[in-house]
Amino acid sequence: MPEALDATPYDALLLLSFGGPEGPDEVVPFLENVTRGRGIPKERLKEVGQHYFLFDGISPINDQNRTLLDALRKDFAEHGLDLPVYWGNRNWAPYLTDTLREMAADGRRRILVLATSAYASYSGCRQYREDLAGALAVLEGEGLGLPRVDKLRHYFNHPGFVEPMTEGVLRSLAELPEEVREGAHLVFTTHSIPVAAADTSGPAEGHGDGGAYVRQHLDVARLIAEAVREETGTDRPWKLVYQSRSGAPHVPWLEPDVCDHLEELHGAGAPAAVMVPIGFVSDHMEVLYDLDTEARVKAEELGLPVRRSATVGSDPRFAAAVRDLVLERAAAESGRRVTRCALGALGASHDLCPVGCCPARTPKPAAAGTDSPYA
Ligand SMILES: CC1=C(CCC(=O)O)c2cc3nc(cc4[nH]c(cc5[nH]c(cc1n2)c(C)c5CCC(=O)O)c(CCC(=O)O)c4C)C(CCC(=O)O)=C3C
Ligand SMILES: [Fe+2]
Repeated sequence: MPEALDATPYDALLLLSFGGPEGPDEVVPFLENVTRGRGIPKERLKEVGQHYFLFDGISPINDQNRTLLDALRKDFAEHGLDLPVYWGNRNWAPYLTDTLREMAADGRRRILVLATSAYASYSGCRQYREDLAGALAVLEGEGLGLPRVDKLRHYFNHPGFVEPMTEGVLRSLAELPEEVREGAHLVFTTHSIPVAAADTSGPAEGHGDGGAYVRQHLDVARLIAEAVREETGTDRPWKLVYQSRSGAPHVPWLEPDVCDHLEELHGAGAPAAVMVPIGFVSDHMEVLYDLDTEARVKAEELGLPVRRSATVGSDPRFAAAVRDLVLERAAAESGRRVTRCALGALGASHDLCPVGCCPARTPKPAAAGTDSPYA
Protein backbone atom coordinates (compact mmCIF):
# COMPACT_ATOMS: atom_id res chain seq x y z
CA MET A 1 0.00 0.00 0.00
CA PRO A 2 1.21 3.51 -0.74
CA GLU A 3 1.54 5.98 2.13
CA ALA A 4 -1.95 7.23 3.03
CA LEU A 5 -2.93 10.60 1.54
CA ASP A 6 -4.61 13.18 3.73
CA ALA A 7 -7.84 14.82 2.60
CA THR A 8 -8.71 16.28 6.00
CA PRO A 9 -10.83 18.27 6.69
CA TYR A 10 -12.91 16.61 3.94
CA ASP A 11 -14.76 13.34 4.49
CA ALA A 12 -16.41 12.91 1.05
CA LEU A 13 -16.31 13.95 -2.59
CA LEU A 14 -19.54 14.66 -4.48
CA LEU A 15 -19.62 14.42 -8.28
CA LEU A 16 -22.23 16.98 -9.33
CA SER A 17 -23.52 16.83 -12.88
CA PHE A 18 -26.29 17.79 -15.29
CA GLY A 19 -28.14 14.48 -15.54
CA GLY A 20 -29.90 13.12 -18.61
CA PRO A 21 -32.80 10.83 -19.61
CA GLU A 22 -32.26 7.09 -19.90
CA GLY A 23 -35.31 6.10 -21.93
CA PRO A 24 -38.03 7.59 -24.18
CA ASP A 25 -40.44 8.17 -21.27
CA GLU A 26 -37.88 10.26 -19.47
CA VAL A 27 -37.11 12.78 -22.23
CA VAL A 28 -39.98 15.21 -21.73
CA PRO A 29 -39.88 15.19 -17.89
CA PHE A 30 -36.12 15.73 -18.11
CA LEU A 31 -36.54 18.70 -20.45
CA GLU A 32 -39.19 20.12 -18.13
CA ASN A 33 -36.68 19.93 -15.28
CA VAL A 34 -33.97 21.61 -17.36
CA THR A 35 -36.12 24.44 -18.58
CA ARG A 36 -38.29 25.19 -15.53
CA GLY A 37 -38.52 28.99 -15.37
CA ARG A 38 -35.85 29.56 -18.03
CA GLY A 39 -37.85 30.89 -20.98
CA ILE A 40 -36.54 28.55 -23.66
CA PRO A 41 -38.77 28.71 -26.76
CA LYS A 42 -41.12 25.72 -27.25
CA GLU A 43 -39.74 25.20 -30.75
CA ARG A 44 -36.24 24.70 -29.40
CA LEU A 45 -37.51 22.20 -26.82
CA LYS A 46 -39.28 20.11 -29.46
CA GLU A 47 -36.12 20.13 -31.52
CA VAL A 48 -33.91 19.11 -28.59
CA GLY A 49 -36.42 16.37 -27.65
CA GLN A 50 -35.94 14.99 -31.18
CA HIS A 51 -32.19 14.86 -30.65
CA TYR A 52 -32.74 12.60 -27.64
CA PHE A 53 -35.33 10.42 -29.43
CA LEU A 54 -32.78 9.79 -32.21
CA PHE A 55 -30.79 7.97 -29.54
CA ASP A 56 -33.79 6.03 -28.12
CA GLY A 57 -34.29 8.70 -25.47
CA ILE A 58 -31.01 7.80 -23.84
CA SER A 59 -28.42 10.39 -23.00
CA PRO A 60 -25.00 8.84 -22.47
CA ILE A 61 -24.17 11.34 -19.72
CA ASN A 62 -25.28 9.19 -16.75
CA ASP A 63 -23.27 6.16 -17.85
CA GLN A 64 -20.30 8.42 -18.45
CA ASN A 65 -20.60 9.71 -14.91
CA ARG A 66 -20.86 6.13 -13.58
CA THR A 67 -17.63 5.34 -15.42
CA LEU A 68 -15.99 8.48 -14.05
CA LEU A 69 -17.06 7.47 -10.52
CA ASP A 70 -15.37 4.09 -11.02
CA ALA A 71 -12.22 5.77 -12.32
CA LEU A 72 -12.12 8.16 -9.34
CA ARG A 73 -12.65 5.37 -6.80
CA LYS A 74 -9.97 3.25 -8.45
CA ASP A 75 -7.49 6.13 -8.54
CA PHE A 76 -8.15 7.09 -4.90
CA ALA A 77 -7.83 3.46 -3.73
CA GLU A 78 -4.60 2.95 -5.67
CA HIS A 79 -3.09 6.04 -4.12
CA GLY A 80 -4.20 5.44 -0.55
CA LEU A 81 -6.72 8.28 -0.53
CA ASP A 82 -9.55 7.19 1.72
CA LEU A 83 -12.38 9.41 0.52
CA PRO A 84 -15.85 8.09 -0.42
CA VAL A 85 -17.25 9.39 -3.71
CA TYR A 86 -20.96 10.15 -4.25
CA TRP A 87 -22.91 11.34 -7.28
CA GLY A 88 -25.89 13.66 -7.70
CA ASN A 89 -27.45 15.59 -10.62
CA ARG A 90 -29.25 18.86 -11.24
CA ASN A 91 -31.87 17.57 -13.66
CA TRP A 92 -32.29 13.82 -13.30
CA ALA A 93 -31.91 10.90 -10.93
CA PRO A 94 -29.88 10.46 -8.85
CA TYR A 95 -30.99 13.94 -7.81
CA LEU A 96 -28.57 16.10 -5.86
CA THR A 97 -31.00 16.58 -2.95
CA ASP A 98 -31.38 12.82 -2.46
CA THR A 99 -27.63 12.27 -2.62
CA LEU A 100 -26.93 15.06 -0.15
CA ARG A 101 -29.54 13.61 2.24
CA GLU A 102 -27.84 10.21 1.96
CA MET A 103 -24.46 11.81 2.63
CA ALA A 104 -25.80 13.55 5.73
CA ALA A 105 -27.29 10.23 6.92
CA ASP A 106 -23.87 8.61 6.37
CA GLY A 107 -22.42 11.22 8.71
CA ARG A 108 -20.48 13.24 6.10
CA ARG A 109 -19.72 16.67 7.58
CA ARG A 110 -17.30 18.33 5.11
CA ILE A 111 -18.07 17.69 1.46
CA LEU A 112 -15.98 18.68 -1.54
CA VAL A 113 -17.84 19.04 -4.84
CA LEU A 114 -16.55 18.25 -8.35
CA ALA A 115 -18.86 19.77 -10.99
CA THR A 116 -18.68 18.32 -14.51
CA SER A 117 -17.99 21.73 -15.95
CA ALA A 118 -14.41 22.94 -16.15
CA TYR A 119 -15.02 26.65 -16.77
CA ALA A 120 -16.58 29.71 -15.17
CA SER A 121 -20.13 30.58 -16.25
CA TYR A 122 -23.56 30.87 -14.71
CA SER A 123 -24.67 27.46 -16.11
CA GLY A 124 -21.39 25.72 -15.34
CA CYS A 125 -20.59 27.21 -11.94
CA ARG A 126 -23.05 29.43 -10.07
CA GLN A 127 -26.10 27.39 -11.09
CA TYR A 128 -24.48 24.31 -9.52
CA ARG A 129 -23.86 26.40 -6.38
CA GLU A 130 -27.54 27.40 -6.43
CA ASP A 131 -28.45 23.72 -6.72
CA LEU A 132 -26.32 23.01 -3.64
CA ALA A 133 -28.00 25.82 -1.69
CA GLY A 134 -31.43 24.55 -2.77
CA ALA A 135 -30.61 21.01 -1.63
CA LEU A 136 -29.22 22.26 1.70
CA ALA A 137 -32.41 24.28 2.22
CA VAL A 138 -34.50 21.12 1.75
CA LEU A 139 -32.37 19.20 4.26
CA GLU A 140 -32.64 22.11 6.69
CA GLY A 141 -36.43 22.04 6.30
CA GLU A 142 -36.34 18.35 7.18
CA GLY A 143 -34.51 19.19 10.39
CA LEU A 144 -31.30 17.44 9.33
CA GLY A 145 -27.84 18.60 10.43
CA LEU A 146 -26.22 20.28 7.44
CA PRO A 147 -22.83 19.23 6.12
CA ARG A 148 -20.48 22.00 4.99
CA VAL A 149 -20.04 22.07 1.22
CA ASP A 150 -17.09 23.42 -0.77
CA LYS A 151 -16.60 23.33 -4.56
CA LEU A 152 -13.34 22.48 -6.32
CA ARG A 153 -11.85 25.27 -8.39
CA HIS A 154 -12.17 25.37 -12.19
CA TYR A 155 -9.90 22.79 -13.74
CA PHE A 156 -9.82 23.85 -17.42
CA ASN A 157 -6.08 24.52 -17.25
CA HIS A 158 -5.05 21.52 -15.17
CA PRO A 159 -2.62 19.33 -17.15
CA GLY A 160 -4.80 16.29 -16.41
CA PHE A 161 -7.59 18.00 -18.37
CA VAL A 162 -5.51 19.56 -21.18
CA GLU A 163 -3.11 16.70 -21.95
CA PRO A 164 -5.66 13.97 -22.75
CA MET A 165 -7.39 16.42 -25.11
CA THR A 166 -4.09 17.29 -26.81
CA GLU A 167 -3.45 13.59 -27.33
CA GLY A 168 -6.98 13.24 -28.74
CA VAL A 169 -6.29 15.95 -31.31
CA LEU A 170 -3.09 14.18 -32.39
CA ARG A 171 -5.07 10.93 -32.80
CA SER A 172 -7.75 12.68 -34.85
CA LEU A 173 -5.15 14.32 -37.09
CA ALA A 174 -3.57 10.91 -37.67
CA GLU A 175 -6.96 9.57 -38.79
CA LEU A 176 -7.39 12.25 -41.47
CA PRO A 177 -6.36 11.29 -45.00
CA GLU A 178 -2.66 11.98 -45.32
CA GLU A 179 -3.04 14.44 -48.19
CA VAL A 180 -5.17 16.85 -46.10
CA ARG A 181 -3.61 16.26 -42.65
CA GLU A 182 -0.91 18.90 -42.96
CA GLY A 183 -3.36 21.67 -43.79
CA ALA A 184 -6.07 20.71 -41.30
CA HIS A 185 -7.51 23.53 -39.19
CA LEU A 186 -8.29 23.13 -35.48
CA VAL A 187 -11.84 24.08 -34.52
CA PHE A 188 -12.15 24.40 -30.75
CA THR A 189 -15.75 24.26 -29.68
CA THR A 190 -17.78 24.93 -26.55
CA HIS A 191 -21.37 25.59 -25.47
CA SER A 192 -22.66 28.95 -26.64
CA ILE A 193 -24.12 31.08 -23.85
CA PRO A 194 -25.77 34.51 -23.97
CA VAL A 195 -23.16 37.24 -24.59
CA ALA A 196 -24.41 39.01 -21.44
CA ALA A 197 -23.75 35.84 -19.39
CA ALA A 198 -20.28 35.46 -20.92
CA ASP A 199 -19.42 39.11 -20.20
CA THR A 200 -20.28 38.67 -16.51
CA SER A 201 -18.65 35.25 -16.09
CA GLY A 202 -15.97 34.92 -13.43
CA PRO A 203 -15.01 37.52 -10.81
CA ALA A 204 -16.29 41.08 -11.36
CA GLU A 205 -12.88 42.63 -12.14
CA GLY A 206 -12.65 40.50 -15.30
CA HIS A 207 -16.13 41.23 -16.65
CA GLY A 208 -16.54 42.39 -20.27
CA ASP A 209 -15.13 41.08 -23.57
CA GLY A 210 -16.55 37.60 -23.04
CA GLY A 211 -15.41 37.48 -19.40
CA ALA A 212 -13.63 34.53 -17.80
CA TYR A 213 -15.67 32.07 -19.91
CA VAL A 214 -14.15 33.15 -23.22
CA ARG A 215 -10.68 33.89 -21.80
CA GLN A 216 -10.43 30.47 -20.16
CA HIS A 217 -11.47 28.67 -23.36
CA LEU A 218 -9.03 30.74 -25.44
CA ASP A 219 -6.23 29.83 -23.04
CA VAL A 220 -6.98 26.10 -23.32
CA ALA A 221 -7.32 26.34 -27.11
CA ARG A 222 -3.95 28.08 -27.39
CA LEU A 223 -2.29 25.54 -25.09
CA ILE A 224 -3.56 22.62 -27.17
CA ALA A 225 -2.75 24.30 -30.50
CA GLU A 226 0.82 24.98 -29.32
CA ALA A 227 1.31 21.45 -27.98
CA VAL A 228 0.02 20.02 -31.27
CA ARG A 229 2.39 22.29 -33.21
CA GLU A 230 5.34 21.11 -31.14
CA GLU A 231 4.39 17.50 -31.64
CA THR A 232 3.66 17.66 -35.38
CA GLY A 233 5.95 20.49 -36.47
CA THR A 234 3.03 22.16 -38.25
CA ASP A 235 1.53 25.47 -37.18
CA ARG A 236 -2.19 25.00 -37.85
CA PRO A 237 -4.72 27.84 -37.92
CA TRP A 238 -7.25 27.56 -35.08
CA LYS A 239 -10.37 29.28 -33.81
CA LEU A 240 -12.74 29.09 -30.84
CA VAL A 241 -16.34 28.57 -31.99
CA TYR A 242 -19.66 27.75 -30.33
CA GLN A 243 -22.45 25.19 -30.52
CA SER A 244 -25.80 24.19 -28.98
CA ARG A 245 -27.27 27.71 -28.96
CA SER A 246 -30.77 27.97 -27.54
CA GLY A 247 -32.77 30.95 -26.26
CA ALA A 248 -34.74 33.53 -28.24
CA PRO A 249 -33.26 34.52 -31.64
CA HIS A 250 -33.11 38.25 -30.79
CA VAL A 251 -30.89 37.65 -27.75
CA PRO A 252 -27.21 37.67 -28.72
CA TRP A 253 -25.29 34.47 -27.91
CA LEU A 254 -21.60 33.74 -28.46
CA GLU A 255 -20.73 33.20 -32.14
CA PRO A 256 -19.74 31.91 -34.66
CA ASP A 257 -21.64 28.64 -34.64
CA VAL A 258 -19.52 25.60 -35.45
CA CYS A 259 -21.51 24.77 -38.61
CA ASP A 260 -21.19 28.32 -39.97
CA HIS A 261 -17.49 28.19 -39.25
CA LEU A 262 -17.05 24.90 -41.14
CA GLU A 263 -18.80 26.51 -44.09
CA GLU A 264 -16.51 29.51 -43.91
CA LEU A 265 -13.40 27.32 -43.65
CA HIS A 266 -14.48 25.35 -46.67
CA GLY A 267 -15.20 28.54 -48.61
CA ALA A 268 -11.72 29.80 -47.76
CA GLY A 269 -10.15 26.62 -49.11
CA ALA A 270 -9.27 24.77 -45.88
CA PRO A 271 -8.62 21.11 -46.80
CA ALA A 272 -9.81 19.54 -43.49
CA ALA A 273 -10.61 20.25 -39.85
CA VAL A 274 -10.53 18.64 -36.43
CA MET A 275 -13.34 19.67 -34.08
CA VAL A 276 -12.05 19.79 -30.52
CA PRO A 277 -14.86 19.90 -27.91
CA ILE A 278 -12.84 21.60 -25.15
CA GLY A 279 -16.01 22.91 -23.44
CA PHE A 280 -17.18 19.43 -22.42
CA VAL A 281 -15.95 16.82 -19.98
CA SER A 282 -17.56 13.78 -21.69
CA ASP A 283 -19.20 12.73 -24.98
CA HIS A 284 -22.74 13.56 -23.85
CA MET A 285 -25.62 14.62 -26.05
CA GLU A 286 -24.23 18.04 -26.99
CA VAL A 287 -21.20 16.26 -28.45
CA LEU A 288 -23.07 13.28 -29.89
CA TYR A 289 -25.80 15.29 -31.58
CA ASP A 290 -24.50 18.81 -32.20
CA LEU A 291 -21.03 17.72 -33.35
CA ASP A 292 -21.14 14.05 -34.33
CA THR A 293 -24.51 14.31 -36.05
CA GLU A 294 -25.30 17.87 -37.11
CA ALA A 295 -21.81 19.27 -37.75
CA ARG A 296 -20.70 16.03 -39.40
CA VAL A 297 -23.63 16.15 -41.85
CA LYS A 298 -22.72 19.76 -42.60
CA ALA A 299 -19.11 18.81 -43.29
CA GLU A 300 -20.20 15.93 -45.52
CA GLU A 301 -22.44 18.26 -47.53
CA LEU A 302 -19.50 20.57 -47.97
CA GLY A 303 -17.13 17.74 -48.82
CA LEU A 304 -14.85 18.85 -45.99
CA PRO A 305 -13.02 16.00 -44.25
CA VAL A 306 -13.50 16.38 -40.47
CA ARG A 307 -12.77 14.44 -37.31
CA ARG A 308 -14.03 15.07 -33.78
CA SER A 309 -11.44 14.60 -31.07
CA ALA A 310 -12.03 12.97 -27.69
CA THR A 311 -13.23 14.55 -24.46
CA VAL A 312 -11.40 13.57 -21.24
CA GLY A 313 -14.23 11.28 -20.05
CA SER A 314 -12.78 8.91 -17.48
CA ASP A 315 -9.16 9.14 -18.63
CA PRO A 316 -6.88 8.09 -15.74
CA ARG A 317 -5.04 11.41 -16.06
CA PHE A 318 -8.30 13.25 -15.39
CA ALA A 319 -9.01 11.07 -12.35
CA ALA A 320 -5.47 11.81 -11.13
CA ALA A 321 -6.11 15.53 -11.67
CA VAL A 322 -9.20 15.33 -9.46
CA ARG A 323 -7.13 13.63 -6.75
CA ASP A 324 -4.55 16.42 -7.09
CA LEU A 325 -7.27 19.10 -6.80
CA VAL A 326 -8.76 17.40 -3.74
CA LEU A 327 -5.39 17.28 -1.99
CA GLU A 328 -4.65 20.87 -3.01
CA ARG A 329 -7.90 22.14 -1.52
CA ALA A 330 -7.58 19.98 1.60
CA ALA A 331 -4.10 21.44 2.16
CA ALA A 332 -5.38 24.99 1.64
CA GLU A 333 -8.27 24.47 4.06
CA SER A 334 -6.05 23.08 6.79
CA GLY A 335 -3.19 25.55 6.44
CA ARG A 336 -0.74 23.02 4.96
CA ARG A 337 1.61 23.98 2.14
CA VAL A 338 -0.23 24.20 -1.20
CA THR A 339 1.03 23.54 -4.72
CA ARG A 340 -1.44 24.64 -7.38
CA CYS A 341 -1.00 22.94 -10.71
CA ALA A 342 -2.03 24.97 -13.78
CA LEU A 343 -0.86 25.42 -17.37
CA GLY A 344 -1.27 28.52 -19.54
CA ALA A 345 -1.40 32.22 -18.87
CA LEU A 346 -4.24 32.51 -16.37
CA GLY A 347 -2.92 30.58 -13.38
CA ALA A 348 -4.96 28.52 -10.92
CA SER A 349 -8.52 29.79 -10.40
CA HIS A 350 -9.94 30.94 -7.07
CA ASP A 351 -11.08 28.36 -4.49
CA LEU A 352 -14.06 30.43 -3.44
CA CYS A 353 -16.20 32.33 -5.95
CA PRO A 354 -16.27 35.99 -4.84
CA VAL A 355 -19.47 38.04 -4.58
CA GLY A 356 -20.65 38.94 -8.11
CA CYS A 357 -18.96 35.93 -9.78
CA CYS A 358 -21.14 34.67 -12.69
CA PRO A 359 -24.24 36.52 -11.38
CA ALA A 360 -27.73 35.17 -11.99
CA ARG A 361 -30.29 37.37 -13.73
CA THR A 362 -32.55 36.80 -10.74
CA PRO A 363 -30.42 36.55 -7.59
CA LYS A 364 -30.79 33.28 -5.67
CA PRO A 365 -28.90 31.85 -2.69
CA ALA A 366 -25.75 29.98 -3.77
CA ALA A 367 -23.64 27.72 -1.54
CA ALA A 368 -19.87 27.16 -1.67
CA GLY A 369 -18.97 30.79 -2.40
CA THR A 370 -18.12 33.95 -0.46
CA ASP A 371 -21.81 34.88 -0.38
CA SER A 372 -23.03 31.46 0.78
CA PRO A 373 -25.74 31.54 3.45
CA TYR A 374 -24.34 28.16 4.59
CA ALA A 375 -20.87 28.84 6.04
C1 LIG B 1 -22.30 26.23 -20.42
C2 LIG B 1 -23.18 25.02 -20.57
C3 LIG B 1 -22.81 23.70 -20.45
C4 LIG B 1 -21.42 23.16 -20.18
C5 LIG B 1 -21.15 23.09 -18.72
C6 LIG B 1 -21.88 21.98 -18.00
O1 LIG B 1 -21.68 20.80 -18.36
O2 LIG B 1 -22.68 22.29 -17.10
C7 LIG B 1 -23.98 22.90 -20.65
C8 LIG B 1 -24.03 21.49 -20.57
C9 LIG B 1 -25.12 20.67 -20.85
N1 LIG B 1 -26.33 21.05 -21.35
C10 LIG B 1 -27.12 19.92 -21.48
C11 LIG B 1 -28.45 19.90 -21.93
C12 LIG B 1 -29.23 21.05 -22.12
N2 LIG B 1 -28.84 22.35 -21.97
C13 LIG B 1 -29.91 23.21 -22.22
C14 LIG B 1 -29.91 24.60 -22.16
C15 LIG B 1 -28.79 25.45 -21.89
N3 LIG B 1 -27.50 25.03 -21.64
C16 LIG B 1 -26.71 26.17 -21.41
C17 LIG B 1 -25.34 26.17 -21.11
C18 LIG B 1 -24.58 25.03 -20.88
N4 LIG B 1 -25.04 23.72 -20.91
C19 LIG B 1 -27.54 27.31 -21.52
C20 LIG B 1 -27.07 28.74 -21.32
C21 LIG B 1 -28.82 26.86 -21.83
C22 LIG B 1 -30.04 27.72 -22.06
C23 LIG B 1 -31.00 27.75 -20.95
C24 LIG B 1 -30.51 27.53 -19.55
O3 LIG B 1 -29.78 28.39 -19.05
O4 LIG B 1 -30.87 26.49 -18.97
C25 LIG B 1 -31.04 22.39 -22.53
C26 LIG B 1 -32.44 22.89 -22.84
C27 LIG B 1 -32.70 22.82 -24.29
C28 LIG B 1 -31.71 23.65 -25.09
O5 LIG B 1 -31.86 24.87 -25.04
O6 LIG B 1 -30.82 23.08 -25.72
C29 LIG B 1 -30.62 21.05 -22.48
C30 LIG B 1 -31.43 19.82 -22.76
C31 LIG B 1 -26.36 18.79 -21.03
C32 LIG B 1 -26.88 17.33 -20.99
C33 LIG B 1 -26.47 16.61 -22.23
C34 LIG B 1 -26.98 15.20 -22.23
O7 LIG B 1 -28.16 14.98 -21.93
O8 LIG B 1 -26.19 14.31 -22.54
C35 LIG B 1 -25.14 19.25 -20.65
C36 LIG B 1 -23.99 18.46 -20.08
FE1 LIG C 1 -18.29 31.33 -10.76
